[in-house]
Amino acid sequence: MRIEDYALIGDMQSAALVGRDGSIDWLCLPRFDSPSCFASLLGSERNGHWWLGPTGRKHATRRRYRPDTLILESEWDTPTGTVRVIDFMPPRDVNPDVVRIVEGVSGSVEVSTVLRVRFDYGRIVPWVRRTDGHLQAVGGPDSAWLHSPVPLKGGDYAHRATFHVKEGERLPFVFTWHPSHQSMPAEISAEEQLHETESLWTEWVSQCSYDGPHREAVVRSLITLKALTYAPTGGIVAAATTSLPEDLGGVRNWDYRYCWLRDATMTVDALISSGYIDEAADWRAWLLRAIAGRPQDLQIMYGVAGERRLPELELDWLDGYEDSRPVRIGNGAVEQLQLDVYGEVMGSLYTARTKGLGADERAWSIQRELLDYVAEHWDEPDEGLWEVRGPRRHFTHSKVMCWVALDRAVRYVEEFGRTGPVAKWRELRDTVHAEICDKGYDPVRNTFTQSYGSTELDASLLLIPLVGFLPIDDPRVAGTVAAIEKELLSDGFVLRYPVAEANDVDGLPGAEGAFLACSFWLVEVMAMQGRKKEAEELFCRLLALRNDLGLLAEEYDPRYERLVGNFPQAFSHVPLVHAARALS
Ligand SMILES: OC[C@H]1O[C@H](O[C@H]2O[C@H](CO)[C@@H](O)[C@H](O)[C@H]2O)[C@H](O)[C@@H](O)[C@@H]1O
Repeated sequence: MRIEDYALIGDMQSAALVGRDGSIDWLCLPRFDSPSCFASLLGSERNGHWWLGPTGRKHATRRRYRPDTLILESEWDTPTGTVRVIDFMPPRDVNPDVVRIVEGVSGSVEVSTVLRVRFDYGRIVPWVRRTDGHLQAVGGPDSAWLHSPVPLKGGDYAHRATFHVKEGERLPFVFTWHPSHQSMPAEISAEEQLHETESLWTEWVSQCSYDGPHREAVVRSLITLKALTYAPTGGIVAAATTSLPEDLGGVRNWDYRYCWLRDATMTVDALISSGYIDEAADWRAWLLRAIAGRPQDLQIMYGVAGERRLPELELDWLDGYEDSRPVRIGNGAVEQLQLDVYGEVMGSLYTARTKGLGADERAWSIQRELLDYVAEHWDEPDEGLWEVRGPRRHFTHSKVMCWVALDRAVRYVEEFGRTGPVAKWRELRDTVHAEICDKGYDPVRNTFTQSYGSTELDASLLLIPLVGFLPIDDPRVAGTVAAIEKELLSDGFVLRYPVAEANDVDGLPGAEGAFLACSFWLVEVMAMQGRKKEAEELFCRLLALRNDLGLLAEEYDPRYERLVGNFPQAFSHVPLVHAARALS
C-alpha cells in the first residue's frame, strides 16, 4: 500500500491509518506515542491489522470524508451490490474506541473481516478469548475488546468472520482499548457516537474564519492539524506515524509522534490565522508546563504531556515500510541545540497576542528567560531546523530566528506595554542582523547561504522575507529566491538542501524527496513578489500531490512520483494554509 493510500481517523489523543483496502494498518493506544495494537504499516500483517471489506479484498471504489469531518466512508461496488464502511474514532470519554459501521448501500454483498491484534509494536501476540459473543485480547498492560455483530472464529493467530450485508442494513463493530488490569469497559452505541463525532467536527469547522480561495483544501488541512493535537494537554504532534521513510528503502526513518516546539508553534500559527484561538491558549498552557524550569534545560521537543526523555530505539523485529529499516521509536534529536525554536516560540506567542489571546504573566516571565538564553547563546553553532546529524554549524536560518526572537520581544514591549530590557534587545537585534548580512550572505553569488562561510543553499532561507528579516524587494532576498529556484528545484518542487551533497549536509546516507513545506514557502514568496500566476500554478501542483482525501506526507519524491515520510504531516499542512491565504 502506498503512503497516499491511507486515510487518517483519530480522536485527538491518537490516530489510526486506514488503507484503501479497508485495513487498519497503524494504531497506537492510548496515546499517539503509545506502543501500537496494529503495526502492519511497518512490517507485515503478522504485526497486527484489522481488515474489513468485501470478500476478496480489493481497493475501495471510492472514499471520502463526510463533509467537514474526520469520518471516513469507503465504498466498494461489487457484482452483487454496493457496500460502505464508515470508520471513525469518537471523542473520548474514558477509553479509546475505533468504530466501523458496515452499511449495505444496494443489493447484497459478502463482507469479511480479519482481526490480528498485536500489542507492543507488533511483538506481543495476545491471549484472546470470547466472552458473551465479544472478543477480548490481553497482552501485558494492554487489553482490547471487539464488540461485533457477527461471531469471529479464531485460527492461525487471527480472528475472522464472513457475513452478508443487504441494502439498508447497518452492522456496527466497536474496538475498545483499556488497561488490562481494569474490568471490561461499558459498550458504546456506535450510532450515537457517529452522531456526536459528526457534530463535534462540523461545529469545529463552522468556527473557521477563512473564506478565501482553495477553502476546501484549507479546511481539510485544519482538520488534519486539529487531529494531531493531543486534547488532554494541548500538545501537538508532528505526525501520526513513526518511520515512514524519507528515502524508500533507506535509513531516514524517524519517530514524529512528539511535540516539537517548531512544528507545534507553526501549527498554532495556522490555526490562529483561521480563527482558532482556544487551541493557541491550550498550547501556551502546554508550553509553560513543558518548558518550566531552567531556560538552559529547554528541549526542542517533548512528549505530548511534556515528557523529556524520548530515547531513540530501533525495533529490529519490524521489517520497516517497504524494507526501510530501521524502524525507530523515540527521537535522538531531542538532545540537539536548535536555536531557531526560540524565534518560533516568541513569534507564535506574539502572533497569538495580536490575534486576541489574553495576557499571561507567567508566559511573559518565561519569555524573558528565553530571551536571556538567546542573548547568551545566539552566536553558537547548532544543529538547525533540519536537525542535521552531522557537526554543528552556524546555520543562517537559526540566526535569523534568533533575530525574530529579539524582534518580537521588542514588539511585545512596544505594542503590549510589557517591561524588559528593551534597549538591550534592540541593540542585540541589530547586531544579529548585521552579522547575518555579513557572514550568512555571499555577495559574489548574491544569495544568503545555508551556514556562515558555506556556498550551499537552503530552502529555509525563503523564510527571510516571510518573518520580516528583510523586505521582499531587497536585492539580496531577490537573489536568494532566484538562486533557490535555479538550484534547489526537483521536478519544480523545492528540496530543503542539495540532495547530491546529502551526506555532507545532514550526516545521513541516501537521498530524499522534495520537502513539501519548502515548496509552499516558495508559493508565499512568489505571491509577495507579485508573481501571482506562478504562485497559483505551483500551489495547484502542490495540491495535486495530496491524496484523494486531501492529506500530505512530509515529502514528495519525484523519482518515484510518490509521497514519502511520515503521514499526515503537520509541517506540510501548515504552510498549505498560509500559502492559500497569501494567494487570496
Ligand atoms: O533530517 C534528519 C532529521 O529528520 C527529522 O527531522 C525532521 O522532522 C522534524 C519533525 O517534523 C522537523 O521539525 C525537522 O525540521 C525535520 O528535519 C528527525 O526528527 C530527526 O531526528 C532527524 O535528525
